[in-house]
Amino acid sequence: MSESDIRPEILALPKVLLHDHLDGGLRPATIIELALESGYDALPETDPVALGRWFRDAADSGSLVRYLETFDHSVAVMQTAEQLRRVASECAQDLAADGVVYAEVRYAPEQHLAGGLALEEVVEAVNAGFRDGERASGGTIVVRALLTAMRHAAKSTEIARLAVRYRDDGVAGFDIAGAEAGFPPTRHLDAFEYLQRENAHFTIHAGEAFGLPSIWEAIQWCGAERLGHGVRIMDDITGVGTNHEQLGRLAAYVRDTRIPLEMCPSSNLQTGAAESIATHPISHLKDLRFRVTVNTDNRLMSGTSMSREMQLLVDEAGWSVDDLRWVTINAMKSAFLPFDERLAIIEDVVKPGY
Ligand SMILES: O=c1[nH]cnc2c1ncn2[C@H]1C[C@H](O)[C@@H](CO)O1
Ligand SMILES: [Zn+2]
Repeated sequence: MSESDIRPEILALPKVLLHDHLDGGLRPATIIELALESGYDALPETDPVALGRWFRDAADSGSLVRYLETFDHSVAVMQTAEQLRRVASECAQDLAADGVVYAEVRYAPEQHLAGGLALEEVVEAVNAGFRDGERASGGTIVVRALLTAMRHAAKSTEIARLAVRYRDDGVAGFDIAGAEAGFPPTRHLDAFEYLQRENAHFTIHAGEAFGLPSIWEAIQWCGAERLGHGVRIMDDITGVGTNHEQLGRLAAYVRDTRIPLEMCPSSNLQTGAAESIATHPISHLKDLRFRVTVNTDNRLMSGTSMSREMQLLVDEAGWSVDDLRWVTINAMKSAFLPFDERLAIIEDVVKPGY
């Protein structure tokens, strides 16, 4: 399904997006322009349509590690303040045009230092871009940043400190991302303990390319408030589709304590974490009333948008507009924004739009 096949009634719905990577959502034409300007000559294609197709195909490998290799090209053209500001502004504008009213967009500041920027300069450039994009969209969207630390690297405490430093200036929280197998969340326990002492918010990519131990560590050792993906929580549910379906202790804990699952259906098909939209665990977890949310993950690598993810769930998994409303309110309830601001968006923007 391409962007032109999105039905206007789905496009018009107000949407809330909690899991979207800044470096996974660039416009192909922008990558090409920035590469030309900066002398980056390793792009696999020089035509925007062909480049967009290249990202989708290359990310379609069935392996998270190979999927992540495609980010080399987007990160390469996000190394100056001007590049970061432009990419962030376009991100906010593209989300607003898709009907997104609130978004938390994440990126790893440590990956944007090759041009000589300091970590603070990276954050300030991205923040400036988000503010530009909000203004250019006529104030229809609110964007907050999540600062990601790469799980294979050793900068998580530094990045956690950066997230706290900018908590009142556009940064809503912290995350860890990158290859999951071999890099358990407890590797970054110092960062998570620091954030907890600071009353700061964080989510953890867990239960995507690795199973229950990763989810368990993220929640019970590290204190994650939300789970990035979390699809593999299905491994802790037995007898699915029978009269004897039963939640294990961890799955029950996740549901009982309303831990939000930032689910990304199309991305999971590409990395092999799920087989099809029709059978994606998101629908079953929704029926079991886990706190499910719908997200894009990487719009460029998946050739997707919030509207497209929603339409796929309607067309291929039998979702209703009421289901879309429910996950949208779930997402807004789970945002790392102050309670009164969350409530105002739910009451004044989301509910009137459904
Ligand atoms: O789905 C993902 N799982 C783990 N890591 C991811 C995923 N999507 C993007 N990333 C990584 C690659 C990016 O460079 C980094 C920061 O956005 O986060
Ligand atoms: Zn992600």
